[in-house]
Amino acid sequence: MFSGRVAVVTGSAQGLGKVFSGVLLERGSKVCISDVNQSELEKTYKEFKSKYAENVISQQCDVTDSEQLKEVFRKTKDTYGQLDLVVNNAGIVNEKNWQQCIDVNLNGTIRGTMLGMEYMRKDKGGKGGLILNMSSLAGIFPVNYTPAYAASKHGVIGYTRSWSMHPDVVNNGVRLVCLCPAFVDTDMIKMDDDSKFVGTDLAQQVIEKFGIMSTDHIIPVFVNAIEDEENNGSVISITLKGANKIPLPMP
Ligand SMILES: NC(=O)C1=CN([C@@H]2O[C@H](COP(=O)(O)OP(=O)(O)OC[C@H]3O[C@@H](n4cnc5c(N)ncnc54)[C@H](O)[C@@H]3O)[C@@H](O)[C@H]2O)C=CC1
Ligand SMILES: CC/C=C\CC(=O)/C=C/C=C\C=C\C=C\[C@@H](O)[C@@H](O)C/C=C\CCC(=O)O
Repeated sequence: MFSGRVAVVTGSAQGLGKVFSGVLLERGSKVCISDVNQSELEKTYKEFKSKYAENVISQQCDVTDSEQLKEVFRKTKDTYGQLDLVVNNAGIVNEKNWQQCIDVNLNGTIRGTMLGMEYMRKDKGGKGGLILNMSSLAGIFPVNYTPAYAASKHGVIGYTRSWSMHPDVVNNGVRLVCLCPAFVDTDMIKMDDDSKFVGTDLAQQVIEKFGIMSTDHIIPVFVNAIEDEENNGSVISITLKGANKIPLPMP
């Protein structure tokens, strides 16, 4: 399932993207890691390269820049000859610069999804594959201290579900899944920057309510989404209590 498969993971210099890339590499996949943060990307690349040799390549990329993202896909295909998995993981929380928040989280995911379909659809020369989009519990619930972030993550769910129901996509072997974790122990939830939240105190109360998961908590759900080839269109919440498929809301 993993051995010999080829993946692109955005925002993979640190946090969940780095963990996901490590999981794929450990299981024998080939991975193009990419991130806007060049210095952190270089460090992660060196770490992975020493363990996984030619199975890892890296390409600096800001997901808000279509040309840079196209280069990630081009380089991956040129190097490994195929593409099987795209993890649209790059994300930020920034309510002051809400435009950037939408551009990275939602538009970046749209760009990565369109490229993923272009490279993996059977009618376009691909072999089919999986597009795994990172949403959040903030894509399911309203979040009063991060309205723009919540909007971006609601958008990711709507976008992913919509393509997963398109016959041209389904019939050409591409499936799409959304992961929606609650708080995970990464830099994203650090209270280190007052542009992140509109009300750090509100954020702290909700974090206390949900608790903080280790990145290890997300790994089995990530692995299962890849292994379960029947899984298309799922939106999966992940909390300390476990993982659940969120049913489609009916009007
Ligand atoms: N940590 C958490 O509590 C949760 C995180 N998520 C989502 O998981 C994903 C990963 O987040 P974390 O690992 O927690 O955060 P993180 O802050 O540790 O890592 C995010 C990575 O994305 C990169 N990045 C930011 N802007 C970028 C851009 N324009 N282009 C390319 N890369 C960019 C950063 O440089 C960083 O390496 C995000 O989409 C986030 O919204 C979802 C639910 C909970
Ligand atoms: C939010 C930005 C910060 C970090 C990244 C991230 O995506 C984390 C999200 C984690 C959880 C967010 C949940 C928010 C929920 C609340 O705003 C409430 O409205 C939840 C209300 C009811 C929950 C029902 C229940 O208690 O089970």
